[in-house]
Amino acid sequence: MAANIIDGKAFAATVREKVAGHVARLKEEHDITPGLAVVLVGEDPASQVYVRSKGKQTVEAGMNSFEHKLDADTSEADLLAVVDQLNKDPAVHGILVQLPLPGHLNEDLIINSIAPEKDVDGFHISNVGLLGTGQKSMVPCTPLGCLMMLRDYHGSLSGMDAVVIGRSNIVGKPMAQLLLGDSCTVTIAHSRTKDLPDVVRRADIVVAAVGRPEMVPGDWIKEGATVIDVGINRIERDGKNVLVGDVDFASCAERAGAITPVPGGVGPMTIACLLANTVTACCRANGLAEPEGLTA
Ligand SMILES: Nc1nc2c(c(=O)[nH]1)N[C@@H](CN(C=O)c1ccc(C(=O)N[C@@H](CCC(=O)O)C(=O)O)cc1)CN2
Repeated sequence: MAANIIDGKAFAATVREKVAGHVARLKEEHDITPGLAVVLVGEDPASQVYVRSKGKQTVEAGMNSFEHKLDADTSEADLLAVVDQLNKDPAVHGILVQLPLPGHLNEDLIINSIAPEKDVDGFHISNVGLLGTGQKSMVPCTPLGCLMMLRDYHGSLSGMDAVVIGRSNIVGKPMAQLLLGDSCTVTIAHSRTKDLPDVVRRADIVVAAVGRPEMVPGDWIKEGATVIDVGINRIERDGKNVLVGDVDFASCAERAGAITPVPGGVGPMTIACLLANTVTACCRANGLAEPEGLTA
């Protein structure tokens, strides 16, 4: 079987278009412009690229973008002061601290200092708890993007067997919660899982989020399964730097019914969902109806 390619880049463009439509309506009908503040500490090259893209796409959608670039040796107290100022700023509806942070900063402490209603990453402990108990929350962008693509491809996910490979707080665990919320039977697999190939072979949906280049070979995939590849790994191949996912695309595409590519799959959906979360946060802050189809 040659798999259908789930085009995340194209899908992300449709999400951004919807976001821009909602932003225009918020301006026209309520004189409100959603604002997103992104905080970058240090000079990690990949983070710089992502933060630039976030700012550009925020402005393109008609929203206000506030960028705070801090030195790599910024103290925890100074970073907390920046977050506190953004928490209090009524023009800022969404706050994101780009990860990873330099080693001397306590990520949990910083994330939990963001006002939960402005936590457009959905990483604050309150949002984690709300999502885990099926209540209205801010939903982490990468898993939300995966869910949107799966719903778009399958319609209902009810009763499907899903395996999430990886148990990170930012992808694996929230992804599992979202799939459970859509009535999948969910297994979270990880480095200690026994008989991982057999566990994966049972799945109708495989979400790979381990951060290990091309770890999942095609013969682990059930014929016709849907494969969502969250991995973004830079490796050297034939003397060139290339980007690969956590699954071996060529062999998995031979067995899967549908698969996301890397690049151009999950990655672009992450930023599109960040914009969607910012509009959602802005509507909630102003007591307005939430945009349909932009959240879980
Ligand atoms: N505070 C956060 N930090 C990080 C997050 C996050 O959601 N919140 N996620 C990642 C990085 N990230 C956004 O921040 C991100 C990663 C990848 C992409 C993307 O579009 N990737 C492209 C390839 C781009 C390339 O060539 O490098 C693709 O997959 O097609 C967007 C956003 C970690 N930090």
